[in-house]
Amino acid sequence: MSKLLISGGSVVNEDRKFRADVYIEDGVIKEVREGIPAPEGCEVVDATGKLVMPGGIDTHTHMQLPFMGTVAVDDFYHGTKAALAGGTTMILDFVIPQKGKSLVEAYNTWRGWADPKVCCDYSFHVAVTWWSEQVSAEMKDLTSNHGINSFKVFMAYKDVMMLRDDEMFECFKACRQYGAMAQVHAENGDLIKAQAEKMIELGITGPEGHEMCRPEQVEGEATQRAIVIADQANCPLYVVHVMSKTAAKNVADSRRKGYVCFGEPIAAGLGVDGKNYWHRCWRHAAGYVMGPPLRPDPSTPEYLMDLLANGDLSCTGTDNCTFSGNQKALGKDDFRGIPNGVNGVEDRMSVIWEKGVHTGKMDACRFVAVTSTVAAKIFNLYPRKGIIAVGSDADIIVWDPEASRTISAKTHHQAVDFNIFEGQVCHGVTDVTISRGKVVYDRANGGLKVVRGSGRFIPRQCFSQYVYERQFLKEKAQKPEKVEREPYTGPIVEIPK
Ligand SMILES: C[C@@H](CNC(N)=O)C(=O)O
Ligand SMILES: [Zn+2]
Ligand SMILES: [Zn+2]
Ligand SMILES: [Zn+2]
Repeated sequence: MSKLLISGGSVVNEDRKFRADVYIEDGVIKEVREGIPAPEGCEVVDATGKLVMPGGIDTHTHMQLPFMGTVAVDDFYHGTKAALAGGTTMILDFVIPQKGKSLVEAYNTWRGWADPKVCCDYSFHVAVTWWSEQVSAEMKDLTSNHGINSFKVFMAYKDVMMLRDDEMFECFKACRQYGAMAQVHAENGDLIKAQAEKMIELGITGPEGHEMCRPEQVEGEATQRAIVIADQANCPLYVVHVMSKTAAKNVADSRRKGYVCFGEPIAAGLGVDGKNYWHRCWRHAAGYVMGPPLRPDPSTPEYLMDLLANGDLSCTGTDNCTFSGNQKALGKDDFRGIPNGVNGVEDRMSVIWEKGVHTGKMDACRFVAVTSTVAAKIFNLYPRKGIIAVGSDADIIVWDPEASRTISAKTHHQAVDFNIFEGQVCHGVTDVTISRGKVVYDRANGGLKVVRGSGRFIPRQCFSQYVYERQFLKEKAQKPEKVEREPYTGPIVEIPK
């Protein structure tokens, strides 16, 4: 039996911060109170003066994704050990079947990639890149038999992953039927394709063309369209990688109107802006290329952080999908060839602490909510994950709010040779990371101590209470009713034959 005691710290959950020790046996939290004595043979982590928080849950990663002619360089091993070094103890990655291919076969392929490599617990969303009765049947199989409760639809990547509005409506109705969370990549793919061609015709082949062909109104319009289509399907909606003020406003407004809608800003959009696309060094500018793009409006990161702090936006991921400089160079003559994606999985927690807590926009409890607890509730992992409580998994971080670190590709644990936060100094550093009850990272004593393949796939049930309780109440209260009236017997216009 493995025993671990975290002593002397202040436990921070989404609801309160309080002085307590945490005692763990075989990866499960057994006691949370002050003054727990260390039993015989127990490992002790000294958390005096530090914060003891639920490990981060990254809601959005793409480890070793085959994409745009190459493969994301951070695989399930490098990506998850970097996550642990940064205080994230679970990732939610994506199975992305090719258009026309089986979702279940893709799920099995991705399981084969991840299971032997992950160093922390993980789960999957599944992308719906085409539509047919077969797809609906496979969604039912995945939700009933494979622990999947979330599906992502792409409104961008025309001809590759994009669904039309009518297909998206059918998919959202299926998500509602199965009790799944519908996710959307909200950009107008038709406009992107046409406007990108226009950029190339104008001779604009650099990364600046990537943003100019899909300005934030192209993201905002698709976000609003997805919100309406999901509501018409009585389906809760989760908007992934909210990258702009326009899209964020649409999510916030829908929530204020009572829609069951969640917005996910990511570390990149919270930490940097899109001015980098105009950098004179091509390799630097290309390093920031992702979809939807980072926005050149320099007030965007703070705007998104304000909405995250106040609850208009819900939880955070990274969309970690990394390509090194030589891979990005596939698009050196045409930005449409630059593999889309950036880093974030190692730096999300520190970036959000620096920009959110250190600036006074949110307290430590809200930090725990937006980096762990809300994600656990939305994706039906709570209270197994996302809280420090008796019976919960021992995925825990000892956090030093006063320490700071300088982010750099020279020192990060990721495989990618570029870091979009290069040079940023962040308060809020992981001292110790505990995954499945074991110390897997100790900043002051040797760093990472991970075991490849030690993480487990975590299956999730559908009909998350946090999401569907309100959906059911809303449907009951707003059910369309027929008007009982006498049949019409008045005159009718004659239509000439
Ligand atoms: C394909 C995937 C990663 N790439 C990206 N976001 O730029 C996504 O669109 O989320
Ligand atoms: Zn099956
Ligand atoms: Zn996306
Ligand atoms: Zn993504």
